[in-house]
Amino acid sequence: MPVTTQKLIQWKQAGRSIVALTAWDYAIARILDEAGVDLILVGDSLAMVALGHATTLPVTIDEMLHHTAAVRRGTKEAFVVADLPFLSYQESPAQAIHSAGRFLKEAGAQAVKLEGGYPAMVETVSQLVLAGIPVMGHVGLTPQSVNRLGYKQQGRTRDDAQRILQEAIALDDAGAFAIVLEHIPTDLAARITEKLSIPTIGIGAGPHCNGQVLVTADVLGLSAQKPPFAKSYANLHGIITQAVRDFSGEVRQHQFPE
Ligand SMILES: Nc1nc(=O)c2c([nH]1)NC[C@@H]1CN(c3ccc(C(=O)N[C@@H](CCC(=O)O)C(=O)O)cc3)CN21
Ligand SMILES: CC(C)C(=O)C(=O)O
Ligand SMILES: [Mg+2]
Repeated sequence: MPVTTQKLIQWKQAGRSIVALTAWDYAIARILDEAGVDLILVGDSLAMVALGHATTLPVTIDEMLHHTAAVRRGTKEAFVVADLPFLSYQESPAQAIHSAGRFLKEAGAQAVKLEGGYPAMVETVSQLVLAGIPVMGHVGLTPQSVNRLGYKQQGRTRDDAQRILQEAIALDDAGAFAIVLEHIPTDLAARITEKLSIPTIGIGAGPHCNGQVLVTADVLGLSAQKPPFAKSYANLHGIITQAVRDFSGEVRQHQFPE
């Protein structure tokens, strides 16, 4: 049975951890879905891991739609969330509804994720939800703000921690179905997780969240650089290199094809 927002919220109450990973194409999505991942995020990190950009900022709506449609074609059971790219939703709630609508109508996404919990973004989330679009929030380190924040851990000072907690509560009240907590201290993530009615999905936020997400390229050992909080469970870079060398050797030795 396909995953729904209602199930994700129920799982928080039941203490069942949510497993989330990113995907950027059909092949990866199919593997994640068949392996039983609960939620697949078409993260704008694909700008870096699939397109070679230095940050997530350059990726466009049309590029994200193209990748989201491919991921959706590879997914049967997992819940597919599309990351709204930089400046496709920050201008106004109307812009956000227009952009998010394209992900649902043209690419088959089941929800969108957007960054930030400041008052104008909370208003945008509430309008998206009223329009029938499920929204996943994202607070703490928000990579679309790299030019203002860098990639350092957020919520280290008492004031900053208090602000992030209030943002998370406001997003919950606005009707978000889940929230990503990125690169914040473990104890702050635990406090937020305890306060919210919706599941928290952590990345670099410690073990007390209701679920965990990582960038699949990091998990598979396929990314050029990974953050300090990511963990690799395989070395695909090495496996692919060896396969390519084996093929090259056989071609040059006239061993393939036989
Ligand atoms: N492959 C990949 N994995 C990710 O998790 C990821 C991306 N790309 N791209 C978008 C963002 C960027 N992320 C990052 C990237 C770097 C650090 C990092 O290196 N942090 C260090 C140094 C911070 C600094 O520059 O001062 C740290 O110690 O916190 C953290 C998160 C997480 N996201
Ligand atoms: C890692 C997650 C939360 C993300 O926003 C992305 O991959 O773009
Ligand atoms: Mg993202």
